[in-house]
Amino acid sequence: MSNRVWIIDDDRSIRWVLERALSRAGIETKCYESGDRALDDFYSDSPDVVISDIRMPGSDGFKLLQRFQAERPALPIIIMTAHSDLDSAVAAYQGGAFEYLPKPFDVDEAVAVTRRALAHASEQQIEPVAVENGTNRKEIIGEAPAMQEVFRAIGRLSHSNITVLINGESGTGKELVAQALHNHSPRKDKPFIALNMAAIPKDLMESELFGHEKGAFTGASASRAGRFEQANGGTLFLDEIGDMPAETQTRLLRVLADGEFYRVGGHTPVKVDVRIIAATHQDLEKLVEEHKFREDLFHRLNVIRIHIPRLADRREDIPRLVRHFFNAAAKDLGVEPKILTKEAEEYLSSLDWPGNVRQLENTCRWITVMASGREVHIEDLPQELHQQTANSDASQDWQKALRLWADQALANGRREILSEAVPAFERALIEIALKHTAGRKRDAAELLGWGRNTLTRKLKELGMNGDED
Ligand SMILES: Nc1ncnc2c1ncn2[C@@H]1O[C@H](COP(=O)(O)OP(=O)(O)OP(=O)(O)O)[C@@H](O)[C@H]1O
Repeated sequence: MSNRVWIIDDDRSIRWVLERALSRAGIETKCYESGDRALDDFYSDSPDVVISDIRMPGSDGFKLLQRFQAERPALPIIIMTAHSDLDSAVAAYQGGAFEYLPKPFDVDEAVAVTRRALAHASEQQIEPVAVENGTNRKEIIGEAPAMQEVFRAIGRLSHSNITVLINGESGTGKELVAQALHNHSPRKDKPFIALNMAAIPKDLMESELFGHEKGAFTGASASRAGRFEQANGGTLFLDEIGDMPAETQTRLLRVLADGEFYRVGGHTPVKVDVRIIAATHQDLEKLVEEHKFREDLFHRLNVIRIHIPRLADRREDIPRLVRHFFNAAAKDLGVEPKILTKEAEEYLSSLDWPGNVRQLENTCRWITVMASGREVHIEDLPQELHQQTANSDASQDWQKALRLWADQALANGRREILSEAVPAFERALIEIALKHTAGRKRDAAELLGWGRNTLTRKLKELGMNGDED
């Protein structure tokens, strides 16, 4: 049974934490503070699994990965990195890493991953080695664990041409992820064609997808290649696939099975080699149950599923996204990028963002155009965000509203705001408690957690004296 793990990191505390956790789990460890030391030992000693940092003086993690892989292709190597970006994840997997572990990591997770790697070493399976590549692309921001899962999936799929189904609410970044899957795939130098099913009129959909011959229908004055042909050799991204009409679903299924189709009005089959990435914000399983989506097509698309979380489920990414969008908007508009005050940042991070990343991006553009100073305060934010606070779940949002009120009051020069807020707060609670007890003070006091006398005194202080019980 494989049980020997090498830990390579120039950071002593990481070595210490891992060594302790793995030893406790009954795993034998050996620590190295540099890649060069580990390389020296590699020929005389032999680990079953290697855990290595990327950035180290001397031989870095990628170099080690390469050297170890060349000597022992089946050796599982876990790459740790403080750079939780998509490129590090993809590079790790493309270098043949067994697993990618962004720092800071959860110790239990690190132990679990190491165990998996040891089990894998025992089975002696061989991981393929591949070359690094670089392509122009839009940056995807995501340090939140749920986004790191997405990066891992993109990295693991970077050797493959497999069909992928992306799930996620509108504006979460499904198209961006589809594009990243393409950019990191063997098809990266071929076209990426995106098509939104919800945006195309039903009667034009077949000709849009499969093209048409001249005279196929009124208005078809010349023959035209469809998106499938344009995407030949590359990737076709079908967004909002749940909106595809039934007849088109049937045709799509046939194309996926046969690899060929006819243009609308055409008689010669057209052969294509296209990778499909589909996306939807809908529950496709439910659509299948309701017979609105073909089950066989669903199974064809649902080979690998990637879920993109709502922005509200990765709030920790909001400050970085905002900086990213401020910089982009500033560049577009030729102005200096805005900066959020701490309060404004906290406020933006606390909102629900029903329109997800797209809504945040639009908000950042709006702020760049509309806010007067370089520093952005809560009161510089667009009115509809405050509206959102007022409309959303009251049980969670009264504190946000209170913060906003306090911030604005102070910004407007008001002082001693507690003397205004506390009586208003107490009055609201007392009124509601009295409503719940149909005006009975004894019971209302109990609901509030006060003695009856305290309530009577408060009612007097607040000028709320009503009838006695
Ligand atoms: N993680 C991210 N980092 C940086 N930009 C992002 C990120 N996610 C989304 N964006 C940006 O937000 C906008 C919306 O993303 P995208 O169009 O990919 O969403 P979508 O889920 O496909 O939306 P829809 O379902 O409405 O078509 C785009 O401008 C995209 O570049």
